[in-house]
Amino acid sequence: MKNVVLKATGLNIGYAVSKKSISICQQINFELYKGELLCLLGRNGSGKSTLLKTIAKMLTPIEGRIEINEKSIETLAPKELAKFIAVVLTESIPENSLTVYETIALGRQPYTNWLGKLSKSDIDIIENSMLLTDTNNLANKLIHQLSDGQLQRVMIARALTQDTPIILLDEPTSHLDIHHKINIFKILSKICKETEKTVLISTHEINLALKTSDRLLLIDQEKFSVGKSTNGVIQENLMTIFNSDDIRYDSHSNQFIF
Ligand SMILES: Nc1ncnc2c1ncn2[C@@H]1O[C@H](COP(=O)(O)OP(=O)(O)OP(=O)(O)O)[C@@H](O)[C@H]1O
Repeated sequence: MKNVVLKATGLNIGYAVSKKSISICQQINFELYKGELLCLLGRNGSGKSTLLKTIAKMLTPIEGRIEINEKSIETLAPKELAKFIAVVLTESIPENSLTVYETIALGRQPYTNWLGKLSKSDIDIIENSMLLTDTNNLANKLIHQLSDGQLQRVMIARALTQDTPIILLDEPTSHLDIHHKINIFKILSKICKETEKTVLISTHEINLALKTSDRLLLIDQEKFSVGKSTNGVIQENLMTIFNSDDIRYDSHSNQFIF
């Protein structure tokens, strides 16, 4: 039996504009299982960031419920939620004047006392996160001295250091070259296998997502679906969302051909 780490039921996501609710996508239902890598796919403006921010409780759903361990996230205080979900957003660039080590260590904040003093087990978790993300050789560099690819790895290390069962990442490979994109997907895949964390990534890298993810979440104009890329309904939805004169989904090779 699958071990459910998060469940969303009857979600309607969107924004309040001039006191009116504007819905971006409705009837969103899904479960996330322990240790799986999931990719959230959809065209520009389809609602990927909105969904991730709703799961992270940075936005309130218009309707519906998100549960962790059968508890609604509504009832969890920010510090409590930070023990279940770590979030890596593209816009959350860390403090420039900190070193890589200090930045990654910040992931322990939900657990450290008010002085922020690190225990031996905190240090072990930090070192293990640096090992998994290959950031040890960057430890003493300042954040502003990093390349985009190095910074992405540091942000993933910080999320890992938070030691949560779930990690959400919003477009973690934007601005990276193909080698670094593949490297980030490899690292995330390794994290799922070695730590049994559940990793949910929003991405435009559809072929990398098809190749590496356990399941896909597809979001498109008020329509949401979830399943394996070998599932017939998911394949149909992939075609509906992305096929055009320039690009076509080939179910035989399970990839998009340009
Ligand atoms: N603060 C906001 N207030 C109102 N509408 C918003 C707000 N932020 C985003 N939107 C709208 O919500 C819709 C979904 O945006 P979102 O950023 O979730 O899409 P996305 O799938 O992440 O897009 P992209 O692939 O371009 O990053 C868009 O139509 C966007 O204009």
